[in-house]
Amino acid sequence: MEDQKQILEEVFGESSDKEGEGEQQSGDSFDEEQSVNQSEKNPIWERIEEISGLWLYRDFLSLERQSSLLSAIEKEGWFTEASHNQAMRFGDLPAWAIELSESIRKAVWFCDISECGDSSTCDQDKEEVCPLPSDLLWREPLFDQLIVNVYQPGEGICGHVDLMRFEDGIAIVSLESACVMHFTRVKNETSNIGYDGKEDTLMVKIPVYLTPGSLVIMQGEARYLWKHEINRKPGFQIWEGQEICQKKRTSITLRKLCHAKKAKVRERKEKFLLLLSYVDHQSCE
Ligand SMILES: O=C(O)CCC(=O)C(=O)O
Ligand SMILES: [Fe+2]
Repeated sequence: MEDQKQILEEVFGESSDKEGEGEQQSGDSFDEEQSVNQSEKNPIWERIEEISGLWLYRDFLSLERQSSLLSAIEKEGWFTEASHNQAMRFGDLPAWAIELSESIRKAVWFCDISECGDSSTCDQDKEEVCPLPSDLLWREPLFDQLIVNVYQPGEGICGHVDLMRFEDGIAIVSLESACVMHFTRVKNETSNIGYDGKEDTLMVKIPVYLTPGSLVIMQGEARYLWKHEINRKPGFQIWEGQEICQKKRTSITLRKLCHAKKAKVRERKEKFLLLLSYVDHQSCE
């Protein structure tokens, strides 16, 4: 445990247990104090049992952190026109997104400790044990592609598996309106059965309730063998028997480009690639 504490301090700096030493953090930037949600030291991750590799951390972001993120996004000026509802960025991410990535890394790392207790006996690379295996958790950068989606009430995203040009280990942070994301198994290309060999599981929709400030990690089966979708048409956003009252929803998706594609992108674009486009959310059928 001592070793782990030392590694933690090397990676993330000294723990902020030393409250009351008179050090005041100031300014409207993402300072350390602000970024440390109380639960960050003891994150409560939920493993979605039906889907291997799907993890949810409901209280990932404090209310303050959620509003700071929304202001940072607003300051980017990506959504000044009503017709803009999606922004993508590749390569070097804005400071707030890098900070968010590091918070994700930290939350996963703390999960390792709380789940395992003793790192010498714990197989951290099992999908059932922690949200990201160590090869993904310690890659650099953790993420180099960002999408911010803004959905008006009634808008969602059709069922899809994220493109193969992205590595395993995808994070989604939810802001503003809560919603239900549904997961369905990917169909095997040659037959009408799911990858688990069962036909009936194709029909099964697993609902996951995404509250503002929550973090989802998709890894392994959840990333490759399940489609995810958000249908915000009337009648689809039901949680615990109640229709969710919809407001505007913002989400931040963080991914890492696969190496070859990354090189290609770098070739084509010298530094940043910022795409601003209007996406017809949920016009898939
Ligand atoms: O908005 C979301 O929560 C999901 C976004 C998503 O699935 C994507 O950008 O690929
Ligand atoms: Fe996606």
